[in-house]
Amino acid sequence: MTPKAELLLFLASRNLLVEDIKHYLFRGYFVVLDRYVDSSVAYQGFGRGLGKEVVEKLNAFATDGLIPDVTFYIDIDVETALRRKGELNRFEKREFLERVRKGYLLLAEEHPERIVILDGNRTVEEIHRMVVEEIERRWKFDG
Ligand SMILES: Nc1ncnc2c1ncn2[C@@H]1O[C@H](COP(=O)(O)OP(=O)(O)O)[C@@H](O)[C@H]1O
Ligand SMILES: Cc1cn([C@H]2C[C@H](O)[C@@H](COP(=O)(O)OP(=O)(O)O)O2)c(=O)[nH]c1=O
Repeated sequence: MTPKAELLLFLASRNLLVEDIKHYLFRGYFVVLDRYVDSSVAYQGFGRGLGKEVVEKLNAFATDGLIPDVTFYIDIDVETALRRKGELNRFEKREFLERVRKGYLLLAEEHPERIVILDGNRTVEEIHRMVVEEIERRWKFDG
């Protein structure tokens, strides 16, 4: 596998997924995703060193520019993340993850209105509450 092939495979997969996402958005659904364009910038752009700009351009091509209203980035130091994970996959090498984390943090700094950073040292319950509060702050629900 090369970094470019890896990026293109993630983007091909995302391009197919975006068709489904649009289908639901047009019908008024809220769509929740676990990972989207920011992961490609962080992992392939920063982690694999392909560069932020080229990944952002190809992301836009693959998604027709569809961007989430809000993105939650749960931040944790690499040491703690590796300890929690136990078994690791090909993306989970220490130095690589340090670059990935820097990428996410830079994106969050660049898009403070869209990307909400949550502290992954808090408990699952606390993080859940923060996500709910942020969503309620942004959208008014009837029921
Ligand atoms: N806030 C948290 N506090 C403690 N442990 C957590 C927290 N969030 C996740 N974990 C644990 O960390 C591990 C990896 O979390 P997960 O959300 O599955 O990460 P990923 O989606 O990156 O694989 C799991 O064992 C999970 O139970
Ligand atoms: C979406 C995406 C994921 N990844 C990586 C991050 C993950 O380590 C791996 C699998 O992602 P994922 O299937 O979301 O699994 P998990 O959240 O359980 O780790 O793929 C990229 O490198 N680029 C991408 O664009």
